[in-house]
Amino acid sequence: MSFPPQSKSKHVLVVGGGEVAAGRILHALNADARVTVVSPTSGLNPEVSYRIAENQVTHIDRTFEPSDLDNADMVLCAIDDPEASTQVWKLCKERRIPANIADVPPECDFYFGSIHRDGPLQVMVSTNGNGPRLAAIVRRKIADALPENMGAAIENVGSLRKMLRAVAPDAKEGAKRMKWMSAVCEEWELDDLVKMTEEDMVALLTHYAAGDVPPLEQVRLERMKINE
Ligand SMILES: C[C@@]1(CC(=O)O)C2=NC(=C\c3[nH]c(c(CCC(=O)O)c3CC(=O)O)Cc3[nH]c(c(CC(=O)O)c3CCC(=O)O)/C=C3\N/C(=C\2)[C@@H](CCC(=O)O)[C@]3(C)CC(=O)O)/[C@H]1CCC(=O)O
Ligand SMILES: NC(=O)c1ccc[n+]([C@@H]2O[C@H](COP(=O)([O-])OP(=O)(O)OC[C@H]3O[C@@H](n4cnc5c(N)ncnc54)[C@H](O)[C@@H]3O)[C@@H](O)[C@H]2O)c1
Repeated sequence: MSFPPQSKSKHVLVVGGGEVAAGRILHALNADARVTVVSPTSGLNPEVSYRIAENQVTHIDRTFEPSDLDNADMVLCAIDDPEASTQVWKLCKERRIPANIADVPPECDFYFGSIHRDGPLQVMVSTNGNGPRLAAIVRRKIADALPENMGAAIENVGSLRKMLRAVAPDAKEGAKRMKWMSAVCEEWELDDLVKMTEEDMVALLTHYAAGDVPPLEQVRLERMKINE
């Protein structure tokens, strides 16, 4: 699940190719959407031009036309022309396509938030329209407070959880699996979760049956003994 909501494999139409569109495109690509940008080449921001050159998005080199909405699952409009953007909004409503017209709250089915991403970690800050600049400030404070490599730690936990479900697939063991996995996350330092290798995971999983969670150093000592 990513932001914008439910955009995996969906077709997102971005109207405009300026600085704000560049941010919208990044969020849509991060959410695994297929993205089409309609905007004259003359007005493209360098980041948008780069994504077009790299074939990350499809480009239509002209101003918006109603037919651009054919096959669009979601529309993100960021143009410097209020009348044209209101027209985009009205057409989207006629066709029941969810839309965000940047900076025009009455013409938004959903708002963007200020987003911090680190690998699989996603933190979205919303002020519900009250102060977007403050949303960015709060986002930066949260990001600064997070340990470095938080995303890497989360990726490792994801791998461990997958391996645990392979080792103990029984649906009846759900409560035990959850309790043990929570204990690993609570009892280990984040740093250890980052450092955890696949071999460490295999060794740690041998403790699952008994339900204990030894510290990483102990897991490594046990591994060395087995390898001797
Ligand atoms: C969070 C962020 C996400 C993004 O866009 O990606 C975002 N705006 C950002 C920046 C920003 N926007 C504006 C400024 C100038 C300073 C200021 O006004 O504060 C700055 C600051 C800057 O540029 O640094 C101007 C502005 N924005 C809106 C209005 C209209 C109004 O309020 O009525 C006006 C006034 C226009 C005018 O005065 O004419 C409206 C919206 N902007 C939203 C999102 C939605 C509410 C989200 C929320 O409150 O949580 C909402 C409702 C609709 C939407 O656009 O989705 C992104 C920060 C990204 C980041 O850096 O992390
Ligand atoms: N929510 C936010 O974060 C935020 C922040 C700043 C500005 N804005 C608003 O977003 C809008 C865009 O800002 P920007 O800085 O990206 O502007 P910009 O001038 O950099 O870009 C505008 C883009 O729209 C294109 N364009 C204009 N008319 C078009 C049309 N009819 N069809 C297709 N493309 C068209 C231009 O070619 C250009 O690529 C403005 O309305 C601005 O007020 C929003």
